[in-house]
Amino acid sequence: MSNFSPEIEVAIARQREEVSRLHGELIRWGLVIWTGGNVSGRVPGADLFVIKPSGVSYDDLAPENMIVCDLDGNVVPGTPGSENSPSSDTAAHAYVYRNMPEVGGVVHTHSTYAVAWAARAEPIPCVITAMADEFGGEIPVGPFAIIGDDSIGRGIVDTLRGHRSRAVLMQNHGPFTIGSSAKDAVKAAVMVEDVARSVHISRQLGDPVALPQEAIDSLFDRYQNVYGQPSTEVAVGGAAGPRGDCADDLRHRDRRRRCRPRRAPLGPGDARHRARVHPHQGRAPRRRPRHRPGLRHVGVGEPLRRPDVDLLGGGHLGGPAGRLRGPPGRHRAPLRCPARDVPCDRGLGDDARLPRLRRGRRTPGPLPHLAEHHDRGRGG
Ligand SMILES: O=C(CO)[C@@H](O)[C@@H](O)COP(=O)(O)O
Repeated sequence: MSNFSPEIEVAIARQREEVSRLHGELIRWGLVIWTGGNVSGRVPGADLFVIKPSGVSYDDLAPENMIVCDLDGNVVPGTPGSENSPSSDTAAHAYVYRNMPEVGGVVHTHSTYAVAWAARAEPIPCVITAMADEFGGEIPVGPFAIIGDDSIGRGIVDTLRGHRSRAVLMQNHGPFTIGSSAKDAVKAAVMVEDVARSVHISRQLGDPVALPQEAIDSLFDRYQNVYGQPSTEVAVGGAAGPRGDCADDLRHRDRRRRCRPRRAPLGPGDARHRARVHPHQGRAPRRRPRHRPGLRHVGVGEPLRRPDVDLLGGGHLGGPAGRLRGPPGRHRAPLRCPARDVPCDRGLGDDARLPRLRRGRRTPGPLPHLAEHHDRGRGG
């Protein structure tokens, strides 16, 4: 039985919930297949992190089977889930946590386009503003490293230390990302796949044009420090430091976001409210998506791809992959797309991960799976 203080027990329980939930985000955004990929989160206030069990179906992941490890990557005996083997990338995650104290989360995926760039050992050039925003420049390549010891972790740290990017393409393998929290690292994993795809497609059409460095700097600064809503989340990680390498950026970014005063909600006397109130209705107009006959409304961030697929007939995620050792008979319901609570069927191509919007009818406001992102500004 572990003997942590009540505060640490609470912090561990929170990380179990968060890390377990975030694995569902890898499925939702189409970043992993079968049991590939992994997410971990540092336990604030303790030399511990939480990571998934190795080779287990995403359908079966749950807070109680996440695994608590120390920063050497050893499983803490007597903790729930400790009867199972931790992710095969545990040593890499542990190495990052030991050597980059401001990192609160680490993610690894085999997302298609990022892996294609990793196979060529070619950095993704910064040719779109989304890269400048999120990564502050190119996405670097780390060395080829065989799993099983500190070499992957060392490659991640040696590449990202002193680099703005929160993502590294480990040669011949795939992306690893870091963040101020596990959620921030998952966001970096989502965005690295998105920009890898965009730049790849651009290269099929011609020669992409590089962004000027001063534009990259200004875009990165704006996005890291102004974009989104003031965050009230307490940042995981060390004290604030000057801008510079990724570690400092992680700290700096969270400090700036944390210190920004929250804007008071709109009220009748507020100029912003007046600007938004419709003259005839006395209240802010409902923003409805503009539908053109014959065109499907595409949600923010949703790829313009093949016609939507109907998820209702979809199958289920995962499959007879590794099974957890533990109390018999325990099986979680298959993962469901949060927006419409339908089975997410991986076999239906990229669009399968996003539910079809009913033509002409949608609850107002951003798509449910994006609302949480908007509410919190940038992933925190
Ligand atoms: O890429 C690797 C190892 O580096 C895969 O095995 C990884 O995606 C999934 O492994 P785990 O299930 O986390 O042990």
